[in-house]
Amino acid sequence: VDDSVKSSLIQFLAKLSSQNGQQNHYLGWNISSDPCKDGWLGLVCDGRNESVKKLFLDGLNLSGTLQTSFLCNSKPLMDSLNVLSINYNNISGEIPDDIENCKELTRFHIRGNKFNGNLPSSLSKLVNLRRLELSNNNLSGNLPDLSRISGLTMFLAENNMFSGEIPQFEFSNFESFNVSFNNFSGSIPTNGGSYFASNSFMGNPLLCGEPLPTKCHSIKLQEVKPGVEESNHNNKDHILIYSGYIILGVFLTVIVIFMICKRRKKESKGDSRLSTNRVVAVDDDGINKFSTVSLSSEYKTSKPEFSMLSTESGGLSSSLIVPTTSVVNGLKFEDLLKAPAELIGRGNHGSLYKVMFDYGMVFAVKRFKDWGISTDEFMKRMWTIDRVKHPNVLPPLAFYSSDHEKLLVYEFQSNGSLFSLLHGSSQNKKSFPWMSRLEIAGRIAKALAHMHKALEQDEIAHGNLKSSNILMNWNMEPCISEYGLMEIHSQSHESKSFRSDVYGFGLILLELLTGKLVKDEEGICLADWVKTVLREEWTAEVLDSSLMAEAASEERMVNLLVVAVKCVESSPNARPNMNQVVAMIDSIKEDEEETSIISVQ
Ligand SMILES: Nc1ncnc2c1ncn2[C@@H]1O[C@H](COP(=O)(O)OP(=O)(O)OP(=O)(O)O)[C@@H](O)[C@H]1O
Repeated sequence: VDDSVKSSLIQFLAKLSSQNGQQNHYLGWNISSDPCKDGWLGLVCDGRNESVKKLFLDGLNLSGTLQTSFLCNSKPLMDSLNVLSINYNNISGEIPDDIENCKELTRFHIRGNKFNGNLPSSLSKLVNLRRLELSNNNLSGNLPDLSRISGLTMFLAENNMFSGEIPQFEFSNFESFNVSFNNFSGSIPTNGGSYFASNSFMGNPLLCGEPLPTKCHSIKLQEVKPGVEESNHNNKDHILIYSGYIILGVFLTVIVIFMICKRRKKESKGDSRLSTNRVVAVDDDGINKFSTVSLSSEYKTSKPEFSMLSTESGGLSSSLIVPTTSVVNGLKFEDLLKAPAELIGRGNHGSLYKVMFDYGMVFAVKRFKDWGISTDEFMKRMWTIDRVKHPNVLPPLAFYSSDHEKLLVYEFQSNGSLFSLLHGSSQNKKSFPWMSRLEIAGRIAKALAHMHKALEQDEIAHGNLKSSNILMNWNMEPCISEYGLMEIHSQSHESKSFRSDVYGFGLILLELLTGKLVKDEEGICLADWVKTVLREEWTAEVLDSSLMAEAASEERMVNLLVVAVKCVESSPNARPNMNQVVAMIDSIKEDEEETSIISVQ
């Protein structure tokens, strides 16, 4: 690599870090070595080690400014660089115009920094861009016409101060899209609502249309000035409409007051709802402090009143909520307090609350007591997990840690879990055919394999994989929840933990295939039962009766059963790893597809 490239890179990093030289030294960037051959940290070269292709400088505590001129006005770097990722630093200032000269950029990631000002219009000239991540900055103004970039598949801009209208993107191309918690206005462009749920748009008070509950029609009605352009006839219509709204409003108010009274009465009778279990957060110069002021009935016996901020010695640092994505960051945590909350489950590892907010947002807050993991360890683990993304893994939106208590905030999934789908009402089961089960198995396997691979070095497995931790998202796709939240001590033999996940996955496969509980009322283990039946003779007897009605796929069902049984081998070393499981399921899916083509012919 040319000396000029080395020097540009070193100067770029020096400006980015604002501590001339220190970061360069730490990352091993120095003019006397070669970026590619001597393995400078944070960059990726081409196969022949001749040019620098990607810069990954995420989470390095860099607090300078972005001087793209060192990269984008300097040949040959400007022609080779295709990824610039500086997420989760403290970089401030504006995004320079000359970024447009880095024409090969496919990814530009600056989430979790302190960038301000407008996005330069030159950004829309980066025609090769596929992923643009701008979340959690202080960016403002109108968006340039990014819809000109036809290959864009990811646009994340939540938690900024952008205004104006959302461009007419080609949403069908997008894997992810989020503009929540900005100041966007007007109607959501066509198709936005068909591809993305309200979470992608919420928190923009002047935005309307599908999938938000605010109808554009209602905003326009308020803007009409009566008597100017409208005929008398229309005015009369409006008066009628307004009167209708007023009557409806009064009616709804009466109902709400009635419900509140009823609810208070119920609470005073001591039900398990959390209306007294308020979660307090104070927004203080952008720092969210998070505490509980009183406890739900479950803790009342031991400690009647409790405030994390006042009783815990850790002070501010132990009270920090670390927002990892937009939705929570943009929220005032006082709102969280006011929101009604409900205890919906008490699992082996903690309690789960459903907390309801304005804009129709609903969160699931998991609360662990005495987890036995230090705050430092917990934070490190959460940040590590947060870096790994997969569409079928539910990320925590925020987390909190004190000595005795840990909280995790997730998006609430109103379609329930795979457990409820399989073992809930018999109605559910009927509409749960073999192909959907196979598809779900394949998606969970791929997501788990992805997580295992990405977190292998950090030795973080899921640790508690089961069907109640597989949640069905708005689109009825399965999402693995609560990744990596098991007790730290049981993670000690990391290879065993990864193989334990494989066991958990095997049980999920058995549940999908048999429709039976992992442990029945008499305490019989599903895995043991299946093994016993199969030992006598390979038979389809174990399969769910509603699946047997679809006899056409019996052979593939038995093949999947073989995979499941391998996964639940008693000896961890005898179990396949998740990559092998993915390959086996893929081959069953291929067989299934071929068979259905032949039967159609
Ligand atoms: N984000 C979520 N949205 C909707 N439901 C959820 C969410 N997270 C968990 N649940 C459901 O809430 C219930 C309680 O969850 P919780 O995680 O406390 O218990 P669990 O999974 O049964 O046990 P464990 O503590 O071992 O994980 C489960 O039925 C689970 O499927």
